[in-house]
Amino acid sequence: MAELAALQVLKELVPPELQTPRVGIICGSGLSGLATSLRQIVLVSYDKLPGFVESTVPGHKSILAFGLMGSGAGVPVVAMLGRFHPYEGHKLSSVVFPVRVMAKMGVKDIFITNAAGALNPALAVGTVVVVHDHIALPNLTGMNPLLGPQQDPSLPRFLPLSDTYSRSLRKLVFKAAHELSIERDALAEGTYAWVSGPTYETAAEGRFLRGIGADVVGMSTVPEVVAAREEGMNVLVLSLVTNAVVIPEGYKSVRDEVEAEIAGNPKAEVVDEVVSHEEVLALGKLKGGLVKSLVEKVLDLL
Ligand SMILES: O=P(O)(O)O[C@H]1O[C@H](CO)[C@@H](O)[C@H]1O
Ligand SMILES: Nc1nc2[nH]cnc2c(=O)[nH]1
Repeated sequence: MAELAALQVLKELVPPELQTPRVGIICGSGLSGLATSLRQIVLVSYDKLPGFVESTVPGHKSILAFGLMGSGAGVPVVAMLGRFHPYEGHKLSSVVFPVRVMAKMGVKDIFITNAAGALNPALAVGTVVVVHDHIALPNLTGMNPLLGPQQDPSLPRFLPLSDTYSRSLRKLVFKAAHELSIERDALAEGTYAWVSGPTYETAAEGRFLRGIGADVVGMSTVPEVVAAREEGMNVLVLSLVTNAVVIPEGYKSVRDEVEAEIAGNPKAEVVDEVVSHEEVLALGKLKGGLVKSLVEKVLDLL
């Protein structure tokens, strides 16, 4: 099993008391600050770990962090300070490899975070969405992380995904928000759409994804979720809304525009906002603290 070689290295580099983390954390774009409150922190670079590839996206570090998080004695956790995306050219098996290593280390609960665009107009930028379901067009159309021969025959061949997102962990997030007196609108529930990226959505694609029931959209997370469920972990996903996916109500006809100009009634040009990864990272920096406080409080409540 490929994970065993990585585990062997981790046994040499991580002190025994941190070698069996209870919780795994994956930090989304610009969210690696989540791990700044780890105590007794031990950092392991991905290039030391067989099977790990490199996080090449700005806002992601190729580092695995071990330590204690939460108040009191703290909970032993392992955190990926950067993830792998298929659009970087990584195979899906590489994208989910760290999740499988976490499972072999004994991780029971995995907290997966991401930066996402809002499709639901009710979700303001800065909102944290507790994901309760997903729509994964790639999964349904031949880009499923579980395609291929089974690496481990003890795992199920046909994995049900109908109750993927742990209800009890989701409830803990809302309890945590209550204890932290976080205002109601700062936290929402929703469905995450996974797209391959790296292009952001056109307006028509945004309308399509909204139309089929998605609240937020991003280019990650679902492969990790699927692997984590296959490995039997409890899954929590928090999406930080970093931008709105611009979905104009209707197409603004250029014919109408030209005809109005010819008639001498030019209309003010409407310029739609254009999303950028810089904006995504800036929002992560601004609001990452909210995700971090929620994660810390949930750890206390586990
Ligand atoms: O999902 P994470 O890794 O948080 O990153 C999100 O932000 C990047 C786009 O700005 C994409 O990688 C998208 O998936
Ligand atoms: N696909 C997608 N991913 C994102 N990640 C952060 N924002 C976005 C977005 O608007 N679309």
